[in-house]
Amino acid sequence: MQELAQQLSNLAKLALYQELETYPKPGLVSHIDNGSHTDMDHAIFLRSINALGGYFHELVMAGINNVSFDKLKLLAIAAETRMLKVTNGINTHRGAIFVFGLLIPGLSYLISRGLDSETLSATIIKNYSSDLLIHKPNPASHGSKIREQYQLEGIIDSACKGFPLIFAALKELSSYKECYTNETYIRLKLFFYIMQHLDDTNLVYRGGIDALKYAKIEAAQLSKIECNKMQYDAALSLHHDFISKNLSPGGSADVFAAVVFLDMVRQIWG
Ligand SMILES: CC(C)(COP(=O)(O)OP(=O)(O)OC[C@H]1O[C@@H](n2cnc3c(N)ncnc32)[C@H](O[C@H]2O[C@H](COP(=O)(O)OP(=O)(O)OP(=O)(O)O)[C@@H](O)[C@H]2O)[C@@H]1O)[C@@H](O)C(=O)NCCC(=O)NCCS
Ligand SMILES: Nc1ncnc2[nH]cnc12
Repeated sequence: MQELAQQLSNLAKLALYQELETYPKPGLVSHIDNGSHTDMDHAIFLRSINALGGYFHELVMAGINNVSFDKLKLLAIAAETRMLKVTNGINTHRGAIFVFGLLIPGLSYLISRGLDSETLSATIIKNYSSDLLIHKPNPASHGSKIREQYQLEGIIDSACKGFPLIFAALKELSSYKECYTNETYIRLKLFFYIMQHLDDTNLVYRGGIDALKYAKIEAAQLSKIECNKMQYDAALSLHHDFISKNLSPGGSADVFAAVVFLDMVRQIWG
């Protein structure tokens, strides 16, 4: 079981790393530039990813032992504290800590019992939705304020439903892989699919509800481009546009990493 923990933890870190290295994602940090961020850079993200390895390992063991939601919450809060320590207080992966905090225990619960990992979404609903329904985030968080103001579906609501967008995006990714071979093209297409469908509170916090609408329209257009070069050029132009408007879809980045993770898991465990 320690081997499973090591494998899944490594894949989770790799997925976060692949998200970071995918370029050009609009307004986001990568190995090329800091996007719309003045307080984060590539090195901070690498430190944050490394600091999360132990958490991912703990999550696998937690799923194997089917621990309670309250215990998962304590692991996530401790991981967030470690993240904030290595980033000097910057929120690099709060969304990822939450999303992986449910996906990994759900997965290790299934894999360790020889059950079908295709039932992950249903397992998350079965194991955690009653606790998620009464889980209260910090009312002063950016996300909480935005959700209340605009009545948007948030990260907890989507977890309650078993992360439907993550599994829809995973299906999309399979179809892209059947049709296309260029890795950058496939990753950007996946990113824009997610951005088109996610109510990303980071975008609303920085640019109001119109920024979210604008981002979704742009993403829908980019996701339709069939030519590698044209897609890359349009993505680069949107990246610069987001920088000029100080926009950043941080939530989409975390969801993207989760889909990349599940895709790698699927290649190993089916
Ligand atoms: C439930 C919690 C995750 C709290 O959520 P809440 O929304 O209330 O808190 P926020 O502080 O707003 O953080 C939520 C982060 O989630 C990402 N996100 C946003 N929208 C979505 C979405 N629709 N679906 C999925 N994920 C979403 C987003 O994180 C990413 O962006 C961050 C970079 O943001 P940045 O632009 O820097 O923004 P800020 O730092 O906020 O401010 P400025 O710089 O703009 O000034 C980066 O971190 C990405 O990760 C949101 O930031 C949760 O905290 C909670 O309850 N935790 C309990 C423990 C737990 O996790 N348990 C899990 C297992 S039980
Ligand atoms: N690459 C990235 N840039 C900015 N915020 C993020 N949150 C998660 N990944 C991110």
